[in-house]
Amino acid sequence: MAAGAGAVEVPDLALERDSLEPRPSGIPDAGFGLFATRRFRAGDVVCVYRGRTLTTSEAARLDTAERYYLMRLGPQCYVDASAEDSCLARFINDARRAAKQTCWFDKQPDGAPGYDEPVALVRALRDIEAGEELFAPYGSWYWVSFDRAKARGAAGTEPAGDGESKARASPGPQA
Ligand SMILES: C[S@@+](CC[C@H](N)C(=O)[O-])C[C@H]1O[C@@H](n2cnc3c(N)ncnc32)[C@H](O)[C@@H]1O
Repeated sequence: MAAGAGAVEVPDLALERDSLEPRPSGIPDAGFGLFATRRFRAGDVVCVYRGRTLTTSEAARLDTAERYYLMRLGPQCYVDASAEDSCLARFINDARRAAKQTCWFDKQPDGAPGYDEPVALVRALRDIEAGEELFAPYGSWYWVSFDRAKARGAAGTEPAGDGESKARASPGPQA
């Protein structure tokens, strides 16, 4: 992290709310996105992706619609932010072009400062100005599943395979 005097390594919820705002994304048809309301520096922890922790088999049992905010942190470790209304990180979209990404998910399956449970720290890839929309790569698994489901016009039609691969083929940030 680019630390300065008084810099906060991992922001608490109040600081997240003071620094970020969900509003309609600049990507057409992408729903909401997350926007910076202050400047961040490269390496800063912008916010924290957190929620209910699930194993692979628990994640695989979710319906596709329930996987919207599901993120894989590692083997046997998923985080579902769908019921975590205070989790602003879940509004981050994927620009799908490396040059347009502003952040990355720094996955911490063993927890992070201030968090005993698995989380992903959203870190700034570069300096981010107030007003910019945040984007982070979800990983190729996500988009393979997303594009297949879109082409079929149906949700929840991924082949089961083993539990791990079924859960990985879910429409949540996989990275
Ligand atoms: C984790 S949510 C991100 C927040 C979401 N936009 C919302 O309104 O809650 C993931 C969903 O955002 C949308 N999304 C993210 N990046 C996108 C992109 N580049 N193009 C289109 N939709 C995108 C897709 O609907 C995806 O399933």
